[in-house]
Amino acid sequence: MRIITDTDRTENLGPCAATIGCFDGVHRGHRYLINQVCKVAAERGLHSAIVTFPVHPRQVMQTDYQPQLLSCLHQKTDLISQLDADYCFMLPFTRELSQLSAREFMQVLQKHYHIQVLVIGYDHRFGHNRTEGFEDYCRYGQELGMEVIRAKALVEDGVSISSSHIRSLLKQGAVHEANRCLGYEYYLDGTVTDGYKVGRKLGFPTANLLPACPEKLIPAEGVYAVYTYVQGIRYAGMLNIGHRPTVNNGSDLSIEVNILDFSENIYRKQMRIEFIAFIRSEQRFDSLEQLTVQLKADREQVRKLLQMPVR
Ligand SMILES: Cc1cc2nc3c(=O)[nH]c(=O)nc-3n(C[C@H](O)[C@H](O)[C@H](O)COP(=O)(O)O)c2cc1C
Ligand SMILES: Nc1ncnc2c1ncn2[C@@H]1O[C@H](COP(=O)(O)OP(=O)(O)O)[C@@H](O)[C@H]1O
Repeated sequence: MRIITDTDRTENLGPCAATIGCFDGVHRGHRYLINQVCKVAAERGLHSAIVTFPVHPRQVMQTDYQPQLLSCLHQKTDLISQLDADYCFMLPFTRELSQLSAREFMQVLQKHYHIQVLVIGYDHRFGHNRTEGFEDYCRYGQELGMEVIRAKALVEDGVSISSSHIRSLLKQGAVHEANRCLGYEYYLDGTVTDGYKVGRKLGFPTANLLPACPEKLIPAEGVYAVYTYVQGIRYAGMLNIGHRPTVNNGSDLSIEVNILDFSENIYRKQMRIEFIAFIRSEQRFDSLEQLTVQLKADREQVRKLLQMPVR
């Protein structure tokens, strides 16, 4: 896989079969589509390619748009680079590009990126205002000498796997189902920051996460079984996303993990949190003692869920 950006030359690249999309999250539906592209490319003796954008098109069109992404750019690039396709074209989504009609955009793909076959996602639309549809793309393809194919969707339990479906699962806390659609565990990366130093007094110190990518979707508030990666080592953990109503620490949303069987100082260290299962909603307890009783029960549940020996 070669990642090709706008500063790379494209004249010497071979002809391709390609698909276009945002590929946010690079989930199993995306991989199913890209496998279809690779198959079509192999049948026709072409290279296989993905055309995507480093910035979500809606962020360009609507400057106040607050995306809730499944993957930030370097995560998306990382996930894409593990795929089988030969090239990934990262096209800067500029205002000028957004003004192109579907036909004009197809011409750009043909001229600059040598795309001879376009495999279009089952519901994908492109071009100014996205007013046209698959039949129009086929007609332009005939006029331009470009083959246009509609890809099949990956459907499970009657639902097509899509980024918006996964976002809605994460917003409901359904991380297990979201992970099944993603094909990997949803994660947040960030730095460990200071909290209010209450955790250690309860016997449950918590590492507070400051997310590295503010645009990345934070799953629903509540308590989760997670894996935590610190300096390349994986630990089991229990994570709370919420407002800590028992200690009443203001309105800030906190993302904090108690790492099981761990006692190091990790302030300012990088940490990755991988979501495994939702345990319960955040609650307001009448006392810190009651919260501590609940935290002990949560810890036992995490041990069971992550199949760890009971201590
Ligand atoms: C697994 C877990 C579950 C938690 N559940 C709740 C809860 O239900 N209600 C609540 O008020 N705080 C909850 N908390 C937050 C604690 O109140 C918090 O860890 C404590 O305030 C320590 O904060 P500090 O890191 O700022 O010292 C939970 C924390 C963890 C790690
Ligand atoms: N088991 C653990 N899980 C999480 N953090 C731990 C653990 N043991 C020690 N720590 C350290 O303690 C800090 C958390 O202590 P805590 O009293 O909750 O303070 P804070 O309010 O600053 O988060 C973490 O940031 C980390 O450096």
